[in-house]
Amino acid sequence: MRFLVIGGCGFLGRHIVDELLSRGFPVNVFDIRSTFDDGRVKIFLGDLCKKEDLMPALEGVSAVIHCATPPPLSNNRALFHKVNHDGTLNIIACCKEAGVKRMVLTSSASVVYEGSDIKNGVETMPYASKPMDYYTETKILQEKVVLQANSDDFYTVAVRPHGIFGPRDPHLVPTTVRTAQAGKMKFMIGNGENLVDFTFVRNVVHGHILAAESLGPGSKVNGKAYHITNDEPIYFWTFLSKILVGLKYDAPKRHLPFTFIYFLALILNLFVFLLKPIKDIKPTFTPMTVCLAGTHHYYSSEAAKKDMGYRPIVSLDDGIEETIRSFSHLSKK
Ligand SMILES: NC(=O)C1=CN([C@@H]2O[C@H](COP(=O)(O)OP(=O)(O)OC[C@H]3O[C@@H](n4cnc5c(N)ncnc54)[C@H](OP(=O)(O)O)[C@@H]3O)[C@@H](O)[C@H]2O)C=CC1
Ligand SMILES: CC(C)=CCC[C@@H](C)[C@H]1CC[C@H]2C3=C(CC[C@]12C)[C@@]1(C)CCC(=O)C[C@@H]1CC3
Repeated sequence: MRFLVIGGCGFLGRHIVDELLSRGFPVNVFDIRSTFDDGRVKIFLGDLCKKEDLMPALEGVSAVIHCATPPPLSNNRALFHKVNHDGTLNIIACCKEAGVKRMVLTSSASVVYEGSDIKNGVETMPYASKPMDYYTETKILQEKVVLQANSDDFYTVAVRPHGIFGPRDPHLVPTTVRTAQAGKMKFMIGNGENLVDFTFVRNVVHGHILAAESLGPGSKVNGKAYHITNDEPIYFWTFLSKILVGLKYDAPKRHLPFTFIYFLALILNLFVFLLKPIKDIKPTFTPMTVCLAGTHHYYSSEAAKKDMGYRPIVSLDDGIEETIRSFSHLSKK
């Protein structure tokens, strides 16, 4: 079974490519930029929104894993809609024309999150009626169109990871370090006792490949969404502190009231919106990131265990240790 990994030069995508190769699968990669060179992989460069770019990459492909997205924290509404919604519709149309049989979408557990506590959330929870940012808004649209596309000759499934971390992560660890270096990590938001799922990247990869292998005629996974987690929810600020201390930065010790910081983030968000025509500011503390930092949000992966035999293959502590080692270049000097 030849795979095409759309977004295969990104953080998660590259780990998926590596694992598929190590399991002996032939792999094509499609991405808007190239970040690596491997003789075993054919890399097609282009825009997933353009049929003429995508079709050549689909030749001889049986299964597509679509994990491309604009940067989740970029807040670019037009780009999110173009890539995550319109682009995904293009992928579906191209897959059907090329005779691809299986599609795995990397969705997100955040599609049901709207800033309030979620404890052991299940896949049957409704989509967020008021998504907190444009990224989430378009991940909901994206998951809907992929699952609606499921049919007797084109099988689709959505994998919903949450808080992916690991070597080459461009979002979580680098942003945490930058925030610490800017002196903005001296305080925890809230009481520090909010449980959150952080998922080591190789567990997310394992879930994707299991999902791809489980798709097929009459399969129970066809047309469904599945949470893939480490099954070890951890206090948000304990996780961040492990990363920070591992990289020789001080862990936050004092607390700021969640409601107060959330209110400040709302005001900052308004200023960002008003100043947008003049200057594009990308604050770290948005209403979304403040809620992620101050509320419970962890999810049940029981459905993935039952329907596709998923189990995390790397523990949280081992994943944190490996991540810290891989980011030693970001350690405090
Ligand atoms: N990181 C996380 O914690 C979580 C991520 N996810 C999902 O996982 C998936 C992978 O995320 P992650 O690896 O972190 O993201 P990355 O930004 O690291 O990778 C996404 C890749 O897609 C590429 N891309 C963007 N736009 C296009 C386009 N128009 N055509 C072709 N390629 C494009 C990006 O290129 P470029 O960098 O140049 O834009 C990048 O190489 C995403 O679908 C995301 O929504 C879900 C839950 C949590
Ligand atoms: C409060 C603060 C500045 C913390 C630093 C770490 C954050 C940058 C990460 C903590 C939780 C992460 C997260 C995502 C991005 C990075 C964090 C906000 C996602 C929004 C990435 C895309 C998704 O699909 C959901 C993720 C939720 C957790």
